[in-house]
Amino acid sequence: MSENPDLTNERASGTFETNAMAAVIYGSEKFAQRRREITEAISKIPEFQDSHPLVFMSREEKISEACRKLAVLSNYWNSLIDTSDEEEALHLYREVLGLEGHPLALHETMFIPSLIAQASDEQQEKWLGRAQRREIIGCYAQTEMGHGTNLRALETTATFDISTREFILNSPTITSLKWWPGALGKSANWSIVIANLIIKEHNYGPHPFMVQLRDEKSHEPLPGITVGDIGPKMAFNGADNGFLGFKNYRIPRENMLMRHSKVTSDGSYIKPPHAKIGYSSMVKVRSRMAMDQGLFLASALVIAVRYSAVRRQGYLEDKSREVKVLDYQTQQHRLFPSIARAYAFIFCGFETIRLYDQLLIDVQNGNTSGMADLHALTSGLKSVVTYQTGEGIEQARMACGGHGYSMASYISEIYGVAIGGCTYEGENMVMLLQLARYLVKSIEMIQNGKSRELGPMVAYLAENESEIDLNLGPNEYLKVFEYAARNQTWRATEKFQKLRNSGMSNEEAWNQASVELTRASRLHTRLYIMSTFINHVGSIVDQKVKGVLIDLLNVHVTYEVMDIGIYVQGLLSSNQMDLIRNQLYVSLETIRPNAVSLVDSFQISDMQLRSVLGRRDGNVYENLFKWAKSSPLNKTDVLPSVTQYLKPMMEKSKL
Ligand SMILES: CCCCCCCCCCCCCCCC(=O)SCCNC(=O)CCNC(=O)[C@H](O)C(C)(C)COP(=O)(O)OP(=O)(O)OC[C@H]1O[C@@H](n2cnc3c(N)ncnc32)[C@H](O)[C@@H]1OP(=O)(O)O
Ligand SMILES: Cc1cc2nc3c(=O)[nH]c(=O)nc-3n(C[C@H](O)[C@H](O)[C@H](O)COP(=O)(O)OP(=O)(O)OC[C@H]3O[C@@H](n4cnc5c(N)ncnc54)[C@H](O)[C@@H]3O)c2cc1C
Repeated sequence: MSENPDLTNERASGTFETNAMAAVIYGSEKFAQRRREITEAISKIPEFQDSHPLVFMSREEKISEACRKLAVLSNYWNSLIDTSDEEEALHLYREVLGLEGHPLALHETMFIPSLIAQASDEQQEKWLGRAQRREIIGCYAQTEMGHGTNLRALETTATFDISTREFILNSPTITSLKWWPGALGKSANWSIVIANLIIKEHNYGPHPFMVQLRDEKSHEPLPGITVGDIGPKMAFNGADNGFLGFKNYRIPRENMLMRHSKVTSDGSYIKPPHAKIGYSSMVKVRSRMAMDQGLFLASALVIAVRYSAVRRQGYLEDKSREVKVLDYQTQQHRLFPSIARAYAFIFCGFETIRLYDQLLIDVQNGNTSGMADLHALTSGLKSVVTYQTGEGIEQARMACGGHGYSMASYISEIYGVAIGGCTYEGENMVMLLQLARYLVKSIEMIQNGKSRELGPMVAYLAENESEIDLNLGPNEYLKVFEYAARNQTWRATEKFQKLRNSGMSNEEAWNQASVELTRASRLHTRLYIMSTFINHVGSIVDQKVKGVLIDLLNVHVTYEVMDIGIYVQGLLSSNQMDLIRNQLYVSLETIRPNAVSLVDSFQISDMQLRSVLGRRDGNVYENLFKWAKSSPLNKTDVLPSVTQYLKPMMEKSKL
C-alpha cells in the first residue's frame, strides 16, 4: 500500500535531509549509516519479526519470544555488527528485542561493565570472555527487599573464612533477600552480588562478588541458593526481575572482584583508591540514561507527530476539509518542546557516555579525581531526563486522543518502561539530593573565597547577573537560566546553613531544606541540558540542518524559560515575559513544516516502534482495524464466558 499522501506532503515540506540530521543526532555519519545498514539487514531475517503482536502476549510468552530471538541473534551476531562497538550492539538489541526487557539486558548493561570496571586482570581473563561470548548469562544483584537507596544498610553478608579462604554468603532476614535484579528470576546463571564484606567480625561495607547461581548444565539453582521471579510489573514484562537468598553459600576468595579493593589469603583488607569506586556500574548506567531516555521520548514523538499529521479533526478557516490536528497550536505546544528535549537529551547522552569512558580510563590509571563531578552530573541528569521523558510521553499519548489510549499506539508500553528510570539506578529525589550536596559544597567554596577552584560546570554560581538584554538569542536565555539556578542554589544553601546555625543537626537541617535543594538541582541540570544543546548546535556544519536546529533550539529556550517563570521574576519584567511567550508561539509555527522530518530523522524503524499509529507509511485506519481483528478475543464470535455466565444470567432475568 502506498504512503498516506498527508505524510508525503509533510515530508516534501521538510527543509533538510533526514540522513544529514540523523548524522547529527547519532554523533557521526558513519554511525548513522551503520544504524540504517543494521536495520535493513535485520528486516530481511524473518525470524526476527514478532511471531504475534507483543501486546497480546502473556508474560511467559513475552519472555519466551525474547529468548527465541536471542537464540536466533546468536547466529547473526558477528555478521550484523562490529561486536566491539557498544552503540551498534545496543541498536541491534533495540531493533530486535524492543524495549520490554529481555534476559540479556542486564548482562550487557551492568554485568559485563561491572567485570570491566571492577574485576582484576586475572578475573577478567577467567570470566570476561565467557560473558562476552554469552557462554554464561549474568545480572547485577544489589537491591534488597528492605533497601535499595541506602546501600550502607544492605544486609547480605559475605564473611571471610580464613581456614578455607572462602567467603560465606548469607541472607539473614526476609528483608535481606535481593529483590528486583533484572534477569535474576529465571535466566541468569551468574551474578555480580553486592554484599557486606566481613573479616574477623569487622564490616567493611558493600563489595562486589562474582557468584554462580545455577548449574551450567541443568540450570537448576545451586544448593544454598533460593531464587525466583518477583512477578508482573507496571511494564518491562519481557524481563524476569528476581529475588535471591543465600544460606551458607560458599565462594572462593578469588570471586570477590578485586581490581580496587582486595582481600589477601591471610584475611588482610586492602582499601580501594576511592571509597565509592565500587559504585561505578551505577554511574555507567546513569551516564547512558540521557541517551536511552531521549530515545524513549523520541519513539513516543515519532508516533504522536506522524499520527497528528494524518489525523484530521475539526476546522480552521477552510470549512471544506477538516484540518490535521498537528495544525492546532495547542497540539504543537504539546509536542514540539518535547521534540526539542529529545534532541537535547540525546546530545547530553553522547556527552556523558564520553565522560564515563574517559573516567574509566582515568580510574584504571589510578586517577579518581573526576568521580565526584561525573557522579553529581549524572545523578541530576538521570533525574531530570527521566521525569521530563515521562511527562513528554504522557503528553504524546494524550495528543493521540482515544487511539493513544489503545495498546495499538504502543505509547503506554513506552511510558511504563521509561518511567521505570525514575526509580532504577537511584530514586530521582535521592539522586537530586546527591547533586545538591555537590552544589552546596560549591557555594561553600565561594563563601570561603575559593571561587577560582570551582569546576567549569559550577563557575556560574560565583557570577552575578541582574539585567538581561532582551534582544534574546540562545545565550541570553542561558543567562536567564543561570540566574534562576544560581539564585535557587544560594537560597537553598542559605536556608540549610541558617537551620544548621540555629542549632539543628546537620541531617535535620538538610531534611528541612531538601525540597528547596532538589529545586536547585533541577535548575542546575536544566541549565546543563540547555548549554549542551546550544554548544552542539553551534558546532554543526551542514547549514540546512543547523538552520532547523536553531529553530528547534528557539522552541527549547523559550519554552524552558516560560516553564521556570517563577524563578526569574526578579530578573524579567512582565513585558519581557510576554515577549518570550510570543517568541515561543512564533517558534512553534516556524518549526511546523519540519515537524515530521524532525521525528523521521530519529530513524526508528516500524519494527522497533511496534505502533499502528506511528507507522512510517501513515496508513493508520486500515491497520487499526486489522490489528483489532487480530485480538485473541475476536477468535470466536461468542466467548465461552458469555455462554457460561452472561447468557444464563440474562435467561434467568427473563423469568
Ligand atoms: C540492552 C539494551 C537496553 C537499552 C535500553 C535501556 C534500558 C536499560 C535497562 C536497564 C534496566 C534497569 C537497570 C537498573 C539497575 C539498577 O537499578 S541497579 C541498583 C541501582 N541502585 C542505586 O542506584 C542505589 C542508589 N543509591 C546510591 O547510589 C547510594 O547509596 C547513595 C544514594 C549515593 C548514597 O550512598 P552513601 O554510600 O550513603 O553515600 P553518601 O553518604 O550519600 O555520600 C558519601 C559521598 O560519596 C559520594 N558518592 C556517592 N555515590 C558516588 C558515586 N557513584 N561516585 C562518586 N561519588 C559518590 C557522595 O557524593 C558523597 O560525597 P561527599 O559529599 O561526602 O563528598
Ligand atoms: C525496572 C526496575 C529494574 C531494576 N533493576 C535492578 C537491578 O537490575 N539490580 C538491582 O540491584 N536493583 C534493581 N532495581 C532496584 C532499584 O535500583 C531500586 O528500586 C532503586 O534504587 C530505589 O530504591 P528503593 O526501591 O529502595 O526505594 P526507596 O529508597 O525505598 O524509595 C521510597 C521513597 O523514599 C524516598 N527516599 C529514600 N531515601 C531517601 C533519602 N535519603 N532522602 C529523601 N528521600 C528518600 C525516595 O525518594 C522514594 O520517594 C530495579 C528497579 C526497577 C523499578
